[in-house]
Amino acid sequence: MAVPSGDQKPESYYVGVDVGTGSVRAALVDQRGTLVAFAEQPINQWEPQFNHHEQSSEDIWAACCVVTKKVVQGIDLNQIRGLGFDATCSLVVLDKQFRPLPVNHEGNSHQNIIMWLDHRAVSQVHRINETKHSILQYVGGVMSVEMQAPKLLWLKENLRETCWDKAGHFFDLPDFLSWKATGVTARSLCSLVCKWTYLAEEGWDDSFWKMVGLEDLIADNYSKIGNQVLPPGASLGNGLTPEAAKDLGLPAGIAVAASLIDAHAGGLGVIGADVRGYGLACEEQPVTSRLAVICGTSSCHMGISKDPIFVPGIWGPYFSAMVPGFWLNEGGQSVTGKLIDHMVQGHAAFPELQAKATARCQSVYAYLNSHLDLIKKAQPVGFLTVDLHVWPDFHGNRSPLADLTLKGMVTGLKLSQDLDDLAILYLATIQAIAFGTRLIIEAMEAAGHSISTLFLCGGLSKNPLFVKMHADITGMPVVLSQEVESVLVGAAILGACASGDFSSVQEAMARMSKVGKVVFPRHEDKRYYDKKYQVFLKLVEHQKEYAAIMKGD
Ligand SMILES: Nc1ncnc2c1ncn2[C@@H]1O[C@H](COP(=O)(O)OP(=O)(O)O)[C@@H](O)[C@H]1O
Ligand SMILES: O=C(CO)[C@H](O)[C@H](O)COP(=O)(O)O
Repeated sequence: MAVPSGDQKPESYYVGVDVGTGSVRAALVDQRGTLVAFAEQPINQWEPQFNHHEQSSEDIWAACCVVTKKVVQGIDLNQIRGLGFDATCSLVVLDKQFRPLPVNHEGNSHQNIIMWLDHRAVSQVHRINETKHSILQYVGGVMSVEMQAPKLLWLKENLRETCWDKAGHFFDLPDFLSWKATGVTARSLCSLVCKWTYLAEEGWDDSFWKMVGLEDLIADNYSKIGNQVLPPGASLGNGLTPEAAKDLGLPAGIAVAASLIDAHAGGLGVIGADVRGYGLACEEQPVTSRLAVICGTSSCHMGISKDPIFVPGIWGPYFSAMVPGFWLNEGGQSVTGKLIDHMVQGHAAFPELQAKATARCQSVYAYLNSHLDLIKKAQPVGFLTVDLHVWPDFHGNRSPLADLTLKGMVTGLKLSQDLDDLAILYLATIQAIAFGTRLIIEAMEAAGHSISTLFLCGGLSKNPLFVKMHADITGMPVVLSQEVESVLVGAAILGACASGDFSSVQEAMARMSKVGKVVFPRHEDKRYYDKKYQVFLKLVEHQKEYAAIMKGD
């Protein structure tokens, strides 16, 4: 663990805990937003059937305890002022005594989380969308199978006795963590607005739950899904309980914040940075010209506006769900990091790649990037895919097409299976993800957003090729934060707000998020990428044509 040196030791620290899809991370962060300690612990995932993805809330809490204990080692605990959590928007199910309930036919209650990327509730979401309820305008016009209402309906229709009838509490994972830390069942406005159809100003809409067949949730003033709602960063109850304090290795009573979904924490961690001196157009523009792109297992595209903007196929507008007082639109790609890993690991040359990367003590991504540099010769690296094109929706399209039936496509395959072939397929996959971002930005701009700069964070932002392709393909500069783990800075910002050390989320954002590096697009390559984008759009057009042909007589 690194502890700051010198005389200017900051007096206050905040702990941020980030529960991603693949691992739990914690950081000890000072008032200037610098990470002074970091720890990571992988978490289990189960796929009992295709498209069913489950986790365990006990496992996740145990991992939170391991990493938090690690980051506070050697620190005077009295200097820790606040704790903030963010997590994926997965559905946690507990009984009336707060014990885990199984979300599977096998009755395994350890597996009590339906993960965000679970697509079991296809028939349920189809029926919810057929209602055309007015609430759907706040999720881009079409509810996603990844949201909570279809998953709740699936549980009611499929696990009535073993789960639904026994359930006492349905939590979004970020809210489960803040409950576990404080005993307070209040939900964050972020999770309820973004994934549960709650409206910041009007609250729950009874008519929606009745229309979709989940009227039982209205009982007791929505006590099973949340009837006390707090803004992210608000201080919860009496802070950390003695029991949770012992688990986490922190002092009892420190402030614990109402949480955020992970992408939203990433947004807070990057979007408010002072950009003066980098030659960026957004320096002279309002904060609404910035798009935060949080790229991990999935990518989430977070754009804010002063007035609500309704963008077909893009989630939101959600009021105050990320930056207080601003509306949020959230575009997304359900699998990005997961897709790159799927393509790389599934290739025949993967064992060779692994062996060569290990021999050089490099990650497979760093090895592939340097391999591409070798084979590109004098041309720009992106030109290696002139005849290889990928459509990236291997897990359906979240935005802006909002079509979960779409599949992945690759065109331009050859009879080779060597390392060159793998490296070029990896490049084409990264480019396809960047073209997906371009499509999302175009949809947001057509509806009224005006975006000039991307702020990238998450695991994929550690990949220079991924960052470069996003700059070249969107034609926009990409800002990377000083702290690579910006999602954790966002979680720490929550803890800092709950501690009362900052008067607002905006003030904490401005003080704690910092620019590290800016990657500008290579405008010389624009014509090439415009042509590849034309092909990209044709791919999905053709996929729809194939489906129509196969449906016909
Ligand atoms: N050092 C790295 N270089 C390149 N890509 C990386 C690196 N580390 C992680 N990744 C990519 O980031 C993805 C995971 O990002 P992460 O933010 O950790 O995910 P999550 O929050 O969903 O658990 C992986 O799927 C991988 O593709
Ligand atoms: O739906 C989301 C945010 O609204 C995220 O995609 C989901 O939470 C998973 O995040 P990650 O890819 O960082 O694990």
